[in-house]
Amino acid sequence: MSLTSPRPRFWVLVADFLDEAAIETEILGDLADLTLAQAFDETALSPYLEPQGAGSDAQGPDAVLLFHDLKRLSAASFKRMPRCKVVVRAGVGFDNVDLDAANQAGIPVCNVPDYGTEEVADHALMLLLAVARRLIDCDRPLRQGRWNASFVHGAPRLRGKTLGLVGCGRIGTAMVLRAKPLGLRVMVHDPKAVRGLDKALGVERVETLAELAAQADFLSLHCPLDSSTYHLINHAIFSVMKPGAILINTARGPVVDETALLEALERGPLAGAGLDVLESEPPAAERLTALLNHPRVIVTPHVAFYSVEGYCELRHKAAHEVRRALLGQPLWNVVNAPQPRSGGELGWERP
Ligand SMILES: NC(=O)C1=CN([C@@H]2O[C@H](COP(=O)(O)OP(=O)(O)OC[C@H]3O[C@@H](n4cnc5c(N)ncnc54)[C@H](O)[C@@H]3O)[C@@H](O)[C@H]2O)C=CC1
Ligand SMILES: O=C(O)C(=O)COP(=O)(O)O
Repeated sequence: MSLTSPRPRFWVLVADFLDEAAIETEILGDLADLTLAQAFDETALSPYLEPQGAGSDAQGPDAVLLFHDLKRLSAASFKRMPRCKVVVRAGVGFDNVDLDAANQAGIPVCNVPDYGTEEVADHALMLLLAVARRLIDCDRPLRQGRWNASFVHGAPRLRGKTLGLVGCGRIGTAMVLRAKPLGLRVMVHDPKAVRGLDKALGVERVETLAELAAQADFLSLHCPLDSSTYHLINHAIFSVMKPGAILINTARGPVVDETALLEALERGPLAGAGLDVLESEPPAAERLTALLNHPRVIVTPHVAFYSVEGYCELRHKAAHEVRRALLGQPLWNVVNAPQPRSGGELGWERP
């Protein structure tokens, strides 16, 4: 750094209900001041976009580090951060960020695509096994003192059954690797998958979701939530599924039409479901009760990604992406196409 042009301190807004930002401070503290913004929505976020500290102007933060708690980051916020160099979503799914608004504002949005791939696949497989093997059916009565082996009756043999994967990216691929040793036949539907991935993985690829749904004994979702996947699993898809099929969703709640799901559980064809994600999180009490009233529905509160190591890796990787942006270095995981903007330079002399 030039002696005549001291580097200004940056300002990073960390939007989450984190108790502390020790990891983020360790990685960014020499460059930036961090503000923790505990906000579920943009109304609550708004005061945090005001000038922070003595001498600061109304240009907003230099970077935003966003976890899952903020439900939406849209044009209203992007317009208030003209000097923002990056928005980093500390997570895989970036469906809570309005990419069009970010593009228009000329702000790159990055995610962290590779911190919890195995954890999510482990969790999806765990849900599948737990529903198929009637874990809750067997466990709940025992806690009430009822020892009765008949609760497992109806559980299917896994070997030879068909697992249908909707989406065969990182997590879908990790599912393939877990499913094959169990003797499951794996079919995938992924319109955007690399041609030949099915051959490399030794799985069958089908062109349409309906075809996959009709053949799957277990259907597991591993696609992102976007305008094309909202309610992808709906009445029409349930209507072609096999009687006794099981649905696993660790992707995003709104990929499934939950009203249709409840009907498919009550009237068939579904025998059960394992859900880590719901249309609304946290769900309304009556919706959760309706789901849990079914003996073969298991719900976990959006935790599939978590492991001690994975969560730590996530926060490190997210903070390092912010650091790269502040230093004007190439970003690793940009998920949008920001329009060029004038005056986007760093504003200080590079070392
Ligand atoms: N429950 C949890 O804790 C977590 C959930 N997730 C969710 O899992 C999703 C998948 O994660 P990754 O596998 O890492 O992402 P990825 O980007 O590696 O793979 C997603 C795959 O879905 C495919 N796809 C897109 N649209 C599709 C459609 N209409 N039908 C079928 N396939 C489609 C894509 O071509 C891609 O191959 C994320 O987008 C995120 O929403 C991710 C991490 C943790
Ligand atoms: O990384 C992801 O996409 C996840 O779903 C992890 O959970 P989150 O969205 O951060 O609550």
